[in-house]
Amino acid sequence: MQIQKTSLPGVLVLVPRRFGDERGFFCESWSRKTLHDAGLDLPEFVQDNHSLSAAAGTLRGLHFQAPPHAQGKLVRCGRGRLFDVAVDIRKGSPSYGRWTGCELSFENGRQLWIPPGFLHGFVTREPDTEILYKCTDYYAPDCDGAVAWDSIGIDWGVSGQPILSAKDAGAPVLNEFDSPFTYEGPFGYEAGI
Ligand SMILES: Cc1cn([C@H]2C[C@H](O)[C@@H](COP(=O)(O)OP(=O)(O)O[C@H]3O[C@H](C)C(=O)[C@H](O)[C@H]3O)O2)c(=O)[nH]c1=O
Repeated sequence: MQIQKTSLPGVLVLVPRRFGDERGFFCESWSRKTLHDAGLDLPEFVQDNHSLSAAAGTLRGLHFQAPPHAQGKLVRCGRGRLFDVAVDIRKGSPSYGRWTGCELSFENGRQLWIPPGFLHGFVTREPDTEILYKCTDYYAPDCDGAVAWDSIGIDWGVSGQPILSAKDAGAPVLNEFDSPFTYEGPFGYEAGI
């Protein structure tokens, strides 16, 4: 398992080992023990999500769930290719409003860990792209929120208007958004990475 820091403190790239042979490959996509042995103890995951986006240029985000149902997410791409983005929205954080992105694909096997207190979104770079992600809390529609994808200066790598849901097309811009999250200091797990 490779664990890499990103430009955004708390957000990590994980790359599980693939065992290739003439049939293809085998990979343990998630193992609490493997991460613990590598010095990384993430919160417990309680729900797995899976979505398919038929068209390239489909953008889902930027989403969050507010406390008491804030979600950490461990994201990977099961088919196709996407650009995954996290944004720190913890009030008082030294990196408030800053973003980081990473291309996740079936080919590269990368995963992105996005802690609670961060927005999550992605744009697909191929048709029929599937995303799978583990969440640290259950879906809580009353706590569901969004911030406009184009209000943070993210370089999504798309030309023109992406495909958006009505919810995402109508999300508030970051400057008019009152975040429900407050910075509580650095994440403990960063020290061991
Ligand atoms: C998120 C979620 C949704 N749903 C239902 C609610 C809707 O009827 C339908 C589609 O939901 P939504 O349009 O919010 O799906 P996405 O636009 O893919 O949103 C997700 O994509 C971004 C990138 C995320 O990180 C979040 O997990 C989530 O916000 O699935 C559920 O039943 N359970 C769930 O956990």
